[in-house]
Amino acid sequence: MREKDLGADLESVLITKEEIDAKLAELAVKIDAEYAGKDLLLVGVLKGAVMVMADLARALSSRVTMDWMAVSSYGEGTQSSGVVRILKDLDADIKGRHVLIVEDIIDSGLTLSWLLSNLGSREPASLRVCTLLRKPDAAKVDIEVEWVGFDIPNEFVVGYGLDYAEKYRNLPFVGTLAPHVYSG
Ligand SMILES: O=P(O)(O)OC[C@H]1O[C@H](OP(=O)(O)OP(=O)(O)O)[C@H](O)[C@@H]1O
Ligand code: HPA
Repeated sequence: MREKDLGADLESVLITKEEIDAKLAELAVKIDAEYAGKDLLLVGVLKGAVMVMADLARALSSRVTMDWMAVSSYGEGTQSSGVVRILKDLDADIKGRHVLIVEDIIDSGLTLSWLLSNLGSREPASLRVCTLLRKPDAAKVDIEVEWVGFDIPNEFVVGYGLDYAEKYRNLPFVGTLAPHVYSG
């Protein structure tokens, strides 16, 4: 799906595909250095993190394994419900392992805060976070995040894995939607 196909739904492109690629390459160098000589388990948070996980994993030179967790707190709207549900748990036991949570976005921070406490209780050797996007002005909880791609304004964004009512995930860039999309 290209930008022109969705022209009427989009208001702006916030971060281009080229900017995302360059940022993930930069983050991959830092993550490789941090985990040199260690086995790293990447934990992708479905569904939004699919694109980040796929591109970050390929940018890394380290040998990694991947697992997935599906949680949901947004439903079909644009506000976090604050109630996190596990839709799919990890396949792997993470006790004693170096775990890096890979997220598409930290918005209120409620999902990640819950995930950190849930995964932290499983006694990993280390537990860190890499997110493509973060909205500092939307934070409802204070979370330490090691690797952040872009801090963005407090606006609802779509694309590169992020959806509105399950749509727009396959856009190759991050953008905002025109108001008429929300009002139907
Ligand atoms: O910081 P927060 O306000 O908690 O928001 C961030 C979370 O919201 C999105 O997931 P969502 O629940 O929409 O599910 P999805 O990834 O399947 O779209 C996103 O992928 C994060 O996991
Ligand atoms: O801005 C957003 N867009 C899409 N999904 C989201 N989940 C949290 N914040 C967002």
